[in-house]
Amino acid sequence: MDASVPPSAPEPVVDIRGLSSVFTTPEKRFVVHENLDLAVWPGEVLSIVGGSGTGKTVLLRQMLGLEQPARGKISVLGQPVSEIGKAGAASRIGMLFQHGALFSAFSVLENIAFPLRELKTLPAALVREAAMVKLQMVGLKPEDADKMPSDLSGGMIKRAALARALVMDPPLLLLDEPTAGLDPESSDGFVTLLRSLHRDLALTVVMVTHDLDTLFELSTRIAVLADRRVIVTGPPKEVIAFQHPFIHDFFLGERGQRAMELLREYPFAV
Ligand SMILES: Nc1ncnc2c1ncn2[C@@H]1O[C@H](COP(=O)(O)OP(=O)(O)OP(=O)(O)O)[C@@H](O)[C@H]1O
Repeated sequence: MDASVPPSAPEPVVDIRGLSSVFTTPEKRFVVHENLDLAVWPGEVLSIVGGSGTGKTVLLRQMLGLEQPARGKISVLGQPVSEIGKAGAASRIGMLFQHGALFSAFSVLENIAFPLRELKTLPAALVREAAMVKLQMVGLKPEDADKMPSDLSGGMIKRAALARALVMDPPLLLLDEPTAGLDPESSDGFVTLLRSLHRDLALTVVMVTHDLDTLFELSTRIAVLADRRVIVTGPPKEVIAFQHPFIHDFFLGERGQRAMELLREYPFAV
């Protein structure tokens, strides 16, 4: 029982029940998830951790409707993902992909505006204005608008991709390894930005990360994927205390000292 879930909990933002995911190649049939359950509650930053290949990215893609599970149900904001459709998903769910490259032939502003332009219902001036608001919201400058992706640093690319994910004001944001590939300073800046956007926009966030600093600085709850399902969910301190070989290795092995320092540093996450 996860004590961090309120007893009179509201509707979950994401509700996953009995999920099974299977990939078949000519050589083998590979079961990634089996009877997996997970609920994400409004306003939380839920981080999913798990070993390599445990299906964290697949789970995010299934929440977006980009992949269909073999069995089980996934609802987002009360509606089955299979019924939401591409346009519906874009307005409800923002996704920052791990290798979320920008379109190299488009300027920063054109990249940010892309989901709005795709709607083909809004006047160009309004689209530009909305994209400029998001560009500045992620800490880019107006003069960055006409730059091309090849002119940007890694941190600026992440910020532009985040602005694009948020351009339709989705209530739910999915982040796949948001700080991967960033130097420590850019990573700290990006985490600070994510924390303030989570608060200011009242977002619900689901994040996959291997980075302990990112994990402890942002997560209100952690879900651990192992043995093809979610073996435990809860605030960081509770999850660390759960007996499982993956948790021991991930938090209490070589990285354990750092994990304990971070727990002291970010007591709000406990
Ligand atoms: N389209 C696909 N076809 C076949 N196998 C796939 C497909 N997509 C994912 N897989 C397999 O499913 C497993 C889970 O992949 P996924 O990328 O979700 O893992 P992950 O937990 O995010 O791993 P990592 O931490 O290494 O990024 C992997 O073994 C992967 O090879």
